[in-house]
Amino acid sequence: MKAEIAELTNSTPIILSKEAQLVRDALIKSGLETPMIDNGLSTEEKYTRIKSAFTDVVETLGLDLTDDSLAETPHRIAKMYVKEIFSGLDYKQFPKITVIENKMKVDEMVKVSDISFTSTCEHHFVTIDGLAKVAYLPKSKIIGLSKINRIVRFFAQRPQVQERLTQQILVTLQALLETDNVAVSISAVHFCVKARGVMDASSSTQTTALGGLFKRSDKTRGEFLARS
Ligand SMILES: Nc1nc2c(ncn2[C@@H]2O[C@H](COP(=O)(O)OP(=O)(O)OP(=O)(O)O)[C@@H](O)[C@H]2O)c(=O)[nH]1
Ligand SMILES: [Zn+2]
Repeated sequence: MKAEIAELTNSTPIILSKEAQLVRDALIKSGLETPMIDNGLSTEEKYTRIKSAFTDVVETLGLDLTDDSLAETPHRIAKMYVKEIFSGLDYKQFPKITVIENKMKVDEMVKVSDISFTSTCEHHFVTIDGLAKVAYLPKSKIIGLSKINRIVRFFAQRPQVQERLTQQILVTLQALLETDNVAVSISAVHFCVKARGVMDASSSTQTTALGGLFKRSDKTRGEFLARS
C-alpha cells in the first residue's frame, strides 16, 4: 500500500503544461469551470482524509472492517477517487496535447464518433456511462486524434453534470485549436436514474454544445448531427 501512495505523489508532474493553463483560463473566463476550492491539500493528504472519511461511512453502515473482503475498502475508494475517477480535478493530469500547423489546408470537418467514457454524477456520485461525438473545422491548427479522446476522458474524470461536461470539452477544443468552429454531443446513461431513484432502465440523455459555424449554419450542424 505504501508503494501505491508513493505512486500517487510521484506520478504527478509539478508544473502545469502550457495547454493545461490555457484550458483552465478559458474555462474560468467562460464560467464553465467545475466549482472547486483550493484547499491546499496534497494528493497524499487527500488520499489520507478520504480513506479516513470512508472508514467512518463503512462503519456507520454497520459493516465489519475486520472482515478480509472489506478491510481494504476505504483504501480502495480513496485511491479510486484521487487517482482514477476524480483525477481530472487536477490539471497536472491534463493530457499532453499535440497540435500541428494545418499546412495541408484542411478545411472540411474532422469528426470523431463513439468516444466511450464513464464519468460520475456530481449529485449522487454514481456512474454516468456515455458516448461522445466531437467535430471541428480546422483553421490554422490540427490536433492529434487520440488527444480528442483524452480530453473527453480528462473532463469525465470529475464529478459532473452532463451539460457541463459537454461544454467543457467544447471550450477546451476551441482554446487549443484557436477556432470557434467546434461541436460536441454526448449521449449518456445516468446510473442515478437507472439504478436508484426513478429506476428507469432504458432512458438516455443527449446534450449538444455548438460553436461558430456549427451553431450558425444549418448545413454544418446537420452534417455534425447526422448519424455517423
Ligand atoms: N441536468 C442534469 N441533471 C442531472 C444530471 N445527473 C443527475 N441529474 C439530476 O439531478 C437531480 C437531483 O435531484 P434531487 O431532487 O436533488 O435529488 P434526488 O432526491 O436524489 O432525486 P431523484 O433522482 O429524482 O430521486 C435529479 O433529477 C437527477 O436526475 C445531469 O448530468 N444533468
Ligand atoms: Zn445523479
